[in-house]
Amino acid sequence: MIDVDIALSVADRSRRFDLAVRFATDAPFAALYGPSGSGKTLTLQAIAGLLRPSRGHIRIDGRTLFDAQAGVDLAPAVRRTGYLFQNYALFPHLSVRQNVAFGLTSWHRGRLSAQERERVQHLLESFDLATTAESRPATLSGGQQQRVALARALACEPQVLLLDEPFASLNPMLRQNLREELAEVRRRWGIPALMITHDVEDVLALADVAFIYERGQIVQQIGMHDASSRDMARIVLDGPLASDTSPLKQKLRKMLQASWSTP
Ligand SMILES: Nc1ncnc2c1ncn2[C@@H]1O[C@H](COP(=O)(O)OP(=O)(O)OP(=O)(O)O)[C@@H](O)[C@H]1O
Repeated sequence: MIDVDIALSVADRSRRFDLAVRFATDAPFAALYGPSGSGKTLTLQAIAGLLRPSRGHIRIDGRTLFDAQAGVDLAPAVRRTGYLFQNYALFPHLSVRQNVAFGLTSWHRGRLSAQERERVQHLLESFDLATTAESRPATLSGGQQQRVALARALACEPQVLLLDEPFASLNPMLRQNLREELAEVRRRWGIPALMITHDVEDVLALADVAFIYERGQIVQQIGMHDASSRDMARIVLDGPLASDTSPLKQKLRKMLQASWSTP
C-alpha cells in the first residue's frame, strides 16, 4: 500500500509552485499522468526523500518514511525506494557492475561486503548482464541500459519502484519491447511501481490505476481495468497528448470520442 498525503512549495526568485497531492493505492502499477509542470516529479522526489514536504505523510506498506506531525523524516538512503531516472542516468565513466553497485549505499563508503558483492552479481545474472559487467553503459543496447538501470534501482531491495518517464526519448519499437520487459521485471520482483509518463500508451499498457495531475493536484483517479469510456476519453482527449497527431493516437481519439458522445 502506497499512502501519500503531502503539501510542499518550491520557489525561485520569480515563481512559486505549490503541490498538494493525496492518494492511497495498493495497485501494483500506478501511473502519474498529466501535463508538463504539473508536479509529478516533485511527488516522486518527495517520496524518495529528495524534497521535504511542509506537511503530511508518506507511508509504504505501513512503514512511515515521512510524517510532519510525528517528526519522522527518513534519510533517502534508508527509505528503500528504487528510483529510475529519466533516460536512466547511468554513470558513463563507471562499468555496468559499478553502476549496479551504486544502488547500494555502502558503495559510497568505498567497499562492499561479500554479501553485497554477491547481491550485485545475482542482479547482473538475473538481468542477463553478467557478460557485460565490465563494459561501459555507452556500449550497451537500449534494452540492456534499461536493465542496468532497473538492476541499480533494485539493489537497495526497494519497497517501491519510482519510475520517471522511463521510456522518454526512445523510438516506438524499443518502447514497446521495454514496456513488456519492465512489466515482467516488476511482476517477477513483486514490487509496486509508481510511473510518471506523458504517453497514453504507457498508461494503457502498464497501469492498473492512473492519477491525473493538473497544476499541482490530483484531479482524478482512474482504475484502468474498469475505466469507463468517459474515463478513457478523458485520458486521451483531455490529457497532455490532446494535440498529439500520431495516427494511432488519432484513431484512438476518434474511437473514444464516438463512444463518449454516445448517450
Ligand atoms: N527547485 C525548484 N524551484 C522552483 N520551481 C521548481 C523547482 N522544481 C520544480 N519547480 C517547478 O515546479 C513545477 C512542477 O515541476 P515537476 O518537475 O514536478 O513537473 P512535472 O509534472 O514532473 O513535469 P514534467 O512532466 O515536464 O517532468 C514546474 O513548474 C517546475 O518548474
